[in-house]
Amino acid sequence: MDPHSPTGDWPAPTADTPIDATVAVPGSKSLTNRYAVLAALATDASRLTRPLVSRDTTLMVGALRDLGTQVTQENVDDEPSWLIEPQQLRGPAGIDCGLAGTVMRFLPPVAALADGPVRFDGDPHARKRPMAPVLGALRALGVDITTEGADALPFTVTGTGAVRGGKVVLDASGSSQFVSALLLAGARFEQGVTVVHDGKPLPSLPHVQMTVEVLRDAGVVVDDMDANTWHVEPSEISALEVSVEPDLSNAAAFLAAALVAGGRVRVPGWPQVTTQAGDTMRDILDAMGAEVVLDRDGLTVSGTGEVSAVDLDLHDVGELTPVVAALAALAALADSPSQLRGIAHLRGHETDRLAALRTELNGLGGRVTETDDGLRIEPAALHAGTFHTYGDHRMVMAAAVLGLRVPGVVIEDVATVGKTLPTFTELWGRMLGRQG
Ligand SMILES: O=C(O)C1=C[C@@H](OP(=O)(O)O)[C@@H](O)[C@H](O)C1
Ligand SMILES: C=C(OP(=O)(O)O)C(=O)O
Repeated sequence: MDPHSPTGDWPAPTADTPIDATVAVPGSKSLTNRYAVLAALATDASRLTRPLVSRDTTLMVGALRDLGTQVTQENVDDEPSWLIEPQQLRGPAGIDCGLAGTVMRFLPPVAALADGPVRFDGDPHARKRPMAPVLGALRALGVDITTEGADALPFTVTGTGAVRGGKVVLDASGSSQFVSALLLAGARFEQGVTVVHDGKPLPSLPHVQMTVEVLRDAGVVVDDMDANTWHVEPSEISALEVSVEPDLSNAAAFLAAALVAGGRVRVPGWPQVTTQAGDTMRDILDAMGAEVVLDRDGLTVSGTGEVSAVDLDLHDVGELTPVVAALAALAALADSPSQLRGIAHLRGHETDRLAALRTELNGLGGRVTETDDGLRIEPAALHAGTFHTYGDHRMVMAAAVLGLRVPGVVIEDVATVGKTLPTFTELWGRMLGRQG
C-alpha cells in the first residue's frame, strides 16, 4: 500500500468540468506475474523493467522468494526494475496468496518443482475462489497435494524436486488461470504438459494467449493449433529481458472518465499489438459513444458526457465488467437497457462480482438484475450513497467512475484498490486537476 494513499471511506470526486488529462498507467498485473514466474523457472537471471508494484505482484515476489528465488527490486530512472535470479526451488515454505488469482493458481505447479512441503493460504474470501481443477490436474500428473477440507485454499503441495508431467484433461470453464498455471510451469516437467479443456467455453481466452506468448518469448515451444488443447514441450526456459506494457484493464476507468465527464484522456504507451484483454476497451468505449484514437503516442478517448446503452458479450474480457457496468448504469438517458453477457464465471472472482454490482448499483438507485450469465442494467437516475467494495479493486474503480457524475458517492475501503493499483486515487485526482 502506498503510504500516501487514503484508507477507509473515500468521497469520490465529481467532475465539474470536462477532463483534459494524460494518465501514465503502471505495468500490467497479468504480464508482471507471468514474467516473474517464468524468471524463477529460467536458466539465468532475468530483468523486468516497469513491472507493476501492487499487492498482487508483491505477493508473487514474496512467494517466489519463499521458494528460494532471489529478487532484487530497484528504481532505475524513477521506474521500478526487478532482477530475478532463479535458484533451486525449495520447501518448506508458506505462501500467502492474498486474494490474487494469479498467485493461488500459478504457483502450485511451481511449488510442485520444489523439494519439500509448500502450504498455500490467503484472505478469507480467497478460500472461496475455485481451485479444484488445477489441484486435480496436478494430482493426475503425479503431484502430492493435501487439502484441509474442500479442494480449495488452504492446501499443501509436497514436491520432490521433479514432476512427471504428461497429458491432463480439466474443466477450465471457471477460470482460464487453471490452464495458464499448468502451461507456465509445464516446460519444466519431465514430459512437458498437454492440457485439454473439457467443459463449457473457457473464459478469458486472451489471457491464455498471453501465457502462450510469454512462454514463446522465453524460448518454450507451445502448440496451440487445436481449440481447447495446448501442448508445452519439455525444455529449459530462457532468461527474459522485458519491459512490461501498461495495464490496459487498469486504464479502463480513466478512459471511461472521458466518456462520462466529457473531454479527453490520453494513455501513453498503449501497445499497437497486445494480448492484454483490456485492449478490448477501445471497442467497448466506441460502442458506448466515445471517440477512440490509437496512434504511435498512445490511446486518446474523447467523450461528450453522454453514454449509450450496449449489449455486450464480455466472456473474453470479464475483468472489464465492473467499469463497463458503471458506464452502463450512467446511460440514464438511453431508451433501452444494457445487457452484459457471458460472465457467469465472475461469481468466482475477487467477490461474486455479479451480486456485488447488482447490490451496490441498486443501492445508489440503479435498476440492475442478475441473469444466468450476466447483468441487465436499465436506465435510472442514481443518487448519493456508500458503495461497498468487497476487497475488490475493480469495485473501487467502478465506483469512482459513478462518482464523477453522481454527487455524494462514498467508496468504502478505498485501499482495496491496491490489489493492482495502489496509486489509483492519486492518478484519479491528478486526472481531475486536483490532489489525489
Ligand atoms: O491470467 C490472468 O492474468 C487473468 C485471467 C483472468 O481470469 P479468469 O479467467 O478467472 O477470468 C482475468 O479475469 C484475471 O484478471 C487475470
Ligand atoms: C479477476 C481478477 O483478478 P485475479 O487475478 O485475482 O483473478 C481481476 O483483476 O479482475
